[in-house]
Amino acid sequence: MITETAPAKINLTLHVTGQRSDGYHLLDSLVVFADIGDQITASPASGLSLRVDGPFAAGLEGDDNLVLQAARFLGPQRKARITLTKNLPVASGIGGGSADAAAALRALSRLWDVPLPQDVAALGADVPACVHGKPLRLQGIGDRISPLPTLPALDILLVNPGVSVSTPAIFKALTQKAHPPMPEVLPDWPDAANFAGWLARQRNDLAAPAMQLAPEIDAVLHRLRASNCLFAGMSGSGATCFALFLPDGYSAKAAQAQIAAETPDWWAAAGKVN
Ligand SMILES: C[C@@](CO)(OP(=O)(O)O)[C@H](O)COP(=O)(O)OP(=O)(O)OC[C@H]1O[C@@H](n2ccc(N)nc2=O)[C@H](O)[C@@H]1O
Ligand SMILES: Nc1ncnc2c1ncn2[C@@H]1O[C@H](COP(=O)(O)OP(=O)(O)O)[C@@H](O)[C@H]1O
Repeated sequence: MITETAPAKINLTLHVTGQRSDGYHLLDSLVVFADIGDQITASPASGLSLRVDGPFAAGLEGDDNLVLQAARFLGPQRKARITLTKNLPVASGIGGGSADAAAALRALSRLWDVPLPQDVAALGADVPACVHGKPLRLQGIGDRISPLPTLPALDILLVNPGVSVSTPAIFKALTQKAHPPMPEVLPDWPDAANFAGWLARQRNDLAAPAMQLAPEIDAVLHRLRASNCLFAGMSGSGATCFALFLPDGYSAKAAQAQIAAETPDWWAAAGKVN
């Protein structure tokens, strides 16, 4: 049996710089991954099947699950028994489905001994980034990936107010489509505090429309900013927000425990930035 993790994707910045004639938006985003995620297992079988368990499994066992789409994309007609343990909230701006698709591609390429395809964008705009799986700058509609040098070490806390947010609805609600990109050459951040200070001068252009559709996001950001984090923002199209902490292995977990006690309806998970 082969096991692969599907780490949460976090957009530390998300600049929407334009819109193509097919409606897809041009992005400029700094993306990292966390050691918080879903898990995929794959083993030999006489058919192709998917079982989903875990806290956010509800409603995901359909044929349109991105894991099954990835399996058919990699090996039409091939067979495997796949399980997905769904720990990440669904439709929450941390690319859970895309991360699952990327983990399924990795697991099945090992099981079936076939190479990973070069171009996986047909599975979703975030899938190329999730296949890369390390800090990156994402441009185009998500298809242009530039690896980033090692970032300062950071701990991270992810918090979702229990509201699912539709990515297409947020893009649709975005009124101004052309915002400035990040600087062409990104700085060489010497430490976590300097990196956090730089992030505070960047943007997530989807935050305003997301907050209009899901006002709970504002409460999450306020709560995170009241912790001793270095920086807090919203990931992707929301509603999950992140807070970055010094990598002491303690502060992010302490904030998570406090938030879980105060607002048990919110999902909160602490870990490291990978
Ligand atoms: C916004 C981002 C930022 O990383 O993340 P999430 O909030 O989904 O996590 C991604 O671009 C989401 O990627 P992904 O969720 O794979 O998107 P897709 O399934 O390909 O597209 C869903 C819908 O989002 C819109 N879309 C997506 C990507 C893009 N560059 N422009 C768009 O306009 C389109 O309306 C599209 O039909
Ligand atoms: N394995 C999967 N995990 C989560 N969502 C999935 C999966 N497969 C298909 N989906 C569908 O994809 C949509 C987007 O989910 P998700 O990838 O979690 O969003 P986001 O990228 O905003 O975090 C959901 O509405 C869900 O129905």
